[in-house]
Amino acid sequence: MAVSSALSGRDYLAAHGVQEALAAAVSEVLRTRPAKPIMGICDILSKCAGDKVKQTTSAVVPIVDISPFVDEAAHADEARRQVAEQWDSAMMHVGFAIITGHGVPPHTISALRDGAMGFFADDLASKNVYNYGPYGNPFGGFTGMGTEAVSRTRDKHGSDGGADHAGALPDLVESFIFKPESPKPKPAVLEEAGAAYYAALLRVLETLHKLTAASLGLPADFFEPFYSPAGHYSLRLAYYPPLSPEAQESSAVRYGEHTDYTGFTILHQDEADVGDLAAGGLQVRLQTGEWHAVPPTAGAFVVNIGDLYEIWTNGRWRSTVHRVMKPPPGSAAASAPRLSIPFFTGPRDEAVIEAMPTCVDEGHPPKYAPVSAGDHLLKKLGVSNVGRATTS
Ligand SMILES: O=C(O)CCC(=O)C(=O)O
Ligand SMILES: [Fe+2]
Repeated sequence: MAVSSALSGRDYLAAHGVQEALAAAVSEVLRTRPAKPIMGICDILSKCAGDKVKQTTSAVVPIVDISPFVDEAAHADEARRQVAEQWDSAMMHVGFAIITGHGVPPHTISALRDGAMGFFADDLASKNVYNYGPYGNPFGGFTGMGTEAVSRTRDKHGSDGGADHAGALPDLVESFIFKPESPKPKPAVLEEAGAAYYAALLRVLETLHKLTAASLGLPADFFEPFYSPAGHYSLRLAYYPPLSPEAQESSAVRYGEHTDYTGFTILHQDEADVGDLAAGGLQVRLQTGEWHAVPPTAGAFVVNIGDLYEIWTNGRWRSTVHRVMKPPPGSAAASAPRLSIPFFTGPRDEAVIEAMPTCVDEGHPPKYAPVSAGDHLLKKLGVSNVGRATTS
């Protein structure tokens, strides 16, 4: 069967003649799996909600060593089974995980970080040479402060019922979207390091897809038709300048509360903030409604899912609301820049996303209408852009 047309997961499985047997077997496993995950996250979260027991943040955002899926020959099936179970639990209860054992060499990360810091240190006019349109335009490039107000994209995703942020102030962030395939010029300091990082992160994504297929009882190649010949990828360099007194006083935040729009986001936080939970400012909204820091962790990436995974998993996994707050006034971090690098990985635009067969049964009918991946992304980008020109 050709996979060039929009092909749903259900069609794909049907085409391979395994849908019914697989769906029955796996939904039985999912239904009978103990509600309490092996890492005890439920316990931690309910304590946070109830008697306000202080927990270390790293226990709330699970750390998952994905090396059994990176180097399969060096690990037993049992190791993969355990990781798959941790992954399902993390995505189900938090929607975020901190991954180690990913195999990306430190110099691939530091080379891009160094190049990006060099680029953003330049004056606005020089950066605007690389402005190719609003945030989300197909060429990528630079967009300055005042371009995006991401919390305006809040909708029903994120399982808190949504919140109205229609009048939110623009975010205190500048961005460069690195697209290797873009015909537009890129800053020399980013070109080589960006291409190497992008290629390395695509390998991490491949691993996450294998891990996810194992977690959800899907065939190992389940995601292939959705990401072939290429998914919709965006490598974003997010630069938060030191806070001016006005920015510190205003109600604007570094990046407003939102859910991500598509598939996995693989994020590298600023390692200058390691060890100081308030400095980085990235926070997730837990199921209890409390906000919790996502601790910057040396050598690790933060992975979270976007809205399309919530639809795909029929609400089993959470497209978790998160935000980037300002560091406390007067702190060293408030007068320092922060650079984070999210890599957004969605299915190709034409793909239609609907509940996976393994996440649907009589007790769990589909909760969401099927969506076109590209339409969903465009809708979100349209609301997020506040339209202030950054070229002048
Ligand atoms: O800068 C960060 O740590 C997170 C940014 C973010 O949530 C995003 O770009 O979607
Ligand atoms: Fe995000």
